[in-house]
Amino acid sequence: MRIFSFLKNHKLSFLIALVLLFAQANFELTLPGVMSDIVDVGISQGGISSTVPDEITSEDLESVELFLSDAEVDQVEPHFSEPDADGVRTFTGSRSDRESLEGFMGEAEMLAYQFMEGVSIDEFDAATESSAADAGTAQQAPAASADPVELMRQMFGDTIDIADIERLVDAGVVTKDQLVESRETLTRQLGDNGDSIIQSRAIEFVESAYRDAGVDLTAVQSNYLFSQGLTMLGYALASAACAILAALNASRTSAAIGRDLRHQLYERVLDYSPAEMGKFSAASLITRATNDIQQIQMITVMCLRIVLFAPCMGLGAVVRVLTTPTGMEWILVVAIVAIAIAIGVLMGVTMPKFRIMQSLVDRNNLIAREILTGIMPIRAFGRQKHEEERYDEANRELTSTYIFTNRCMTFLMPVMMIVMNATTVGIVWFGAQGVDAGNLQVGTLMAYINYVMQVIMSFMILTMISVMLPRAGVAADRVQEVLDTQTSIKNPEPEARVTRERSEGWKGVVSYNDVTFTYPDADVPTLENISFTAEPGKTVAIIGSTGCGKSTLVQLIPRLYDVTEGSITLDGVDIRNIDLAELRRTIGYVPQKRMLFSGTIESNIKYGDESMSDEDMVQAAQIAQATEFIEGKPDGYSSPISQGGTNVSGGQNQRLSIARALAIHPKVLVFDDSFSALDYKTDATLRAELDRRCSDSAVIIVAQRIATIMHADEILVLDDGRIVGRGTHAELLHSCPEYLEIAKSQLSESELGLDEPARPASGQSGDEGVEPAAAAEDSTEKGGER
Ligand SMILES: Nc1ncnc2c1ncn2[C@@H]1O[C@H](COP(=O)(O)OP(=O)(O)OP(=O)(O)O)[C@@H](O)[C@H]1O
Repeated sequence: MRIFSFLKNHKLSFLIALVLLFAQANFELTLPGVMSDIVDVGISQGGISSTVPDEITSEDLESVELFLSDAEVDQVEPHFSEPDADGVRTFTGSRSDRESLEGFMGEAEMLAYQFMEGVSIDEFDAATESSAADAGTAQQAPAASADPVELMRQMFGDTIDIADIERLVDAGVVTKDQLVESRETLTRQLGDNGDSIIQSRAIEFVESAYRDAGVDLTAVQSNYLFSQGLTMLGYALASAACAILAALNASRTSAAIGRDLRHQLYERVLDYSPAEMGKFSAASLITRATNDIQQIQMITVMCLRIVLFAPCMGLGAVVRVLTTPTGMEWILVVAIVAIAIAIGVLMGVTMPKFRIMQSLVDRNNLIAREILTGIMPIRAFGRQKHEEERYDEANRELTSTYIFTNRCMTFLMPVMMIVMNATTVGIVWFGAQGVDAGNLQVGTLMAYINYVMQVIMSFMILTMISVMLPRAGVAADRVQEVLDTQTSIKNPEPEARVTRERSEGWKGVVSYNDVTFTYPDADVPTLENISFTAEPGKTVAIIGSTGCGKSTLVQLIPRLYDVTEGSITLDGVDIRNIDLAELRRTIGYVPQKRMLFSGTIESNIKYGDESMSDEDMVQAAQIAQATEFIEGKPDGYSSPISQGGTNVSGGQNQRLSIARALAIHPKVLVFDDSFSALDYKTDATLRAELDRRCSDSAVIIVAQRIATIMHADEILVLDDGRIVGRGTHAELLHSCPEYLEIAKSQLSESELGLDEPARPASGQSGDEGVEPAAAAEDSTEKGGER
């Protein structure tokens, strides 16, 4: 999966998560080791963990020293105190001293213990002889003249114990060197399994030595169990602390990623021009900002908890499995191969269905949205049954796919359990043979099972996640796509930017210079060769049939789109060189689509400048003819406005939108079909007020109603993106057939002054004189229709 840009600011959180999860895995993996010690040492060895006893009687220590070389004795002696009144000596060395003594003392203790229990004379003879032979030295017993075995038999009977050995050494029958040799020979003969046998025999010696020294063995065991219990508790708490911190880090990071993403997404989308909005669609942007970001948050939590934890745990467990020499590593390999096959088969069957599922969910959403948004026409045309069936079909298909994949996935858990249980049985089966042979202890076996289970679990989690991650990555891709999409309307570079707002200010002369415009995804231009000028104090009106490009034309002024050819200037400066925010503050644009925001009437009128005075707000409302209905409301300007302005009428909504544009005192006022919902009287009064109070602004009005624009200083007639007529109302009636047609469709000939005998308009060419006659014909037709 590629690295998404929104993750870049959170590298530290990922590092912290890795450290915490690594520590947690280590603590958790230490627990089976401690448990193994509790079983092997705490229970089997009565809590005696070292072959170097803490307390020992001088007598027992001497017995051990019988089997130590002089050099070894010199090493041991300084670490034990002088005997106390009871003849007990205490170990005074450090932990490292203890470790250096443990090896050879254990061997000596094993022999001492053996002799304490009694060894047959023949066995003893064989051991001492073979050790002498091993060492290549001839037996040099002083009693060589007699058969020493017979002599010993006469002296000690059939068995010989440790006291007899002491006597033999004192008598010079056996030398100390021989005893040391026999110890080394025995150790060699025990071979690979020797360590655990020596350890267990030596521990038995230490136990009996403790008994002799009057040490409370129950206390030794409980102390050991208590200290190991505490250690276990410590590790468990440390692991829990790491888990809590990792969870905290994960939730904080995912929440921060979600917050940052929503912020970045909204910031980017607010900059988008209608072209980018059109590319994504508002519905898709909302899904990306909500559902997709939520998915990313979930994935982040999963990554910071499970995805990073599983490898730490798995690798740690593998290391421990490999460092525990049991010879059963092959069981782990077989288990992993079995799981890989099971997951592979399952994924092979379900993955195609998962992919289909995504498109089925999309289809389901699409149909649901279409039905919900089109509920009125569906009812009007009585198509409920048809739509119900259409949705049912999509829903059924999605449901059956869900059921199929879920049924397949239900096999996963039982298969996993079978593999894991079979693995446990295998380890116990083969491990029991090791325990029986004395080269494996029960606790170690238990810990081993635990490690193998951890490896299997980690492998399983990683496999499942590697299947889930690519699917979840789709959401991240969708969000990243929005972040990567730059707006096509760019603010000019600072060095090229023209700013006049704070100096002499803008006058408001807008000029279109041979403007041609083509929508980004269109093949033919929507506007062609448009040229006109709107001056302060003057009104330019634009009229034309539906879809001829009127809205497109005025949207170019606040740079919702940029011209394809030609230029638009404000006071002679190309608007592409004016700071975007400054340009838009200079223009009061009332869009065709009315849009109020949730809040109050006041917050909506003051939308362009929250700090504006109440007088300015009231004045804007007065010009927009909105005061009557605002003051009629109990709360006046504080009356609530619901989202989209659905709690006010279309006309009231339009008046508030106009007041919002007027309130910022713009130098250019653009009304895109903004008077359509006003009655004729209000329309006329509003325009009269505009003329009176906004005399220093250039006004551009797009309208469908002749009555709205007939008093404009210049009227542009648009047809199929071209200006086909321009002039005043009176001029156009005679010069522009398109205008005449529109006018006659709305007003009677008498209202248009066309029922008077044809009179050529002043300054018009001869053929224009034909127009009124044609108009009269049209009018008759219209009358006939009525
Ligand atoms: N985003 C767009 N992408 C491509 N073509 C568009 C887009 N918006 C509008 N058009 C097309 O441009 C043409 C002019 O649209 P415009 O909205 O400017 O017409 P109009 O004269 O304002 O119409 P009306 O009076 O119905 O509002 C139409 O043919 C329309 O299909």
